[in-house]
Amino acid sequence: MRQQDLGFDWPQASSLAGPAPAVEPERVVAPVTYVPGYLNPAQQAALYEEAKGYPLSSPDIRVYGQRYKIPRSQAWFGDDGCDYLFSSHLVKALPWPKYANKLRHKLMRELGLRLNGVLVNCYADGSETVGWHSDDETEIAPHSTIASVSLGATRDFVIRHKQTQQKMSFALAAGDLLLMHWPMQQEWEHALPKRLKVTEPRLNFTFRHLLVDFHAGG
Ligand SMILES: O=C(O)CCC(=O)C(=O)O
Ligand SMILES: [Fe+2]
Repeated sequence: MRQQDLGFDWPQASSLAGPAPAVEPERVVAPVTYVPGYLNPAQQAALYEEAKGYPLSSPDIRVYGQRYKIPRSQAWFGDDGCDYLFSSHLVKALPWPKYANKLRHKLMRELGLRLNGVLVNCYADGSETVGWHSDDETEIAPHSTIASVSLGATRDFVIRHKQTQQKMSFALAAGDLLLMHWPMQQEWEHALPKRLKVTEPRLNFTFRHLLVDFHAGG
């Protein structure tokens, strides 16, 4: 049967050809909330001063059988029963310092979160980093939110979707808060890349909700 026999003219293939319609790849919405300037300068100063007395250390990690010091220093504070196994070290929770605890209670009160530990990271300058990872340890309470507060130098915090590799970057400045909601750790990774022009230290506090006594008795 010829086309005309159907009673109307079919477009020819050549007239269908043209520029492909511009279809944007679907963007995934990252489950984060960015709150610039969450801490005022006086609050930042009190916490920064306090942190000068924290017992920060750089534990070893093993990569393919080799030992390396992590390229930053850290301390873990938390409630009793909130020991934390990360980078294959079981770290005992140190008692809460005054201002870190005040900030924890401010976050809990204002955001309706439950938080029982904080990992403090110190990056002495832009050569210190954290590589791609998710905060998906099994002792982190399912569906909980991680609250990250930054002090000192501004650094880029980059997130990357595990499947699509879609990336977003946040220039986290002193006093900024970034909330990572469920399922951020399941679906995305994050990193703090090197920024060699940065010469000042940065501190970051990630407040977490751990399952209490997860590592007890074992
Ligand atoms: O320093 C930061 O902003 C991120 C720290 C981090 O990812 C972590 O402690 O798990
Ligand atoms: Fe992290």
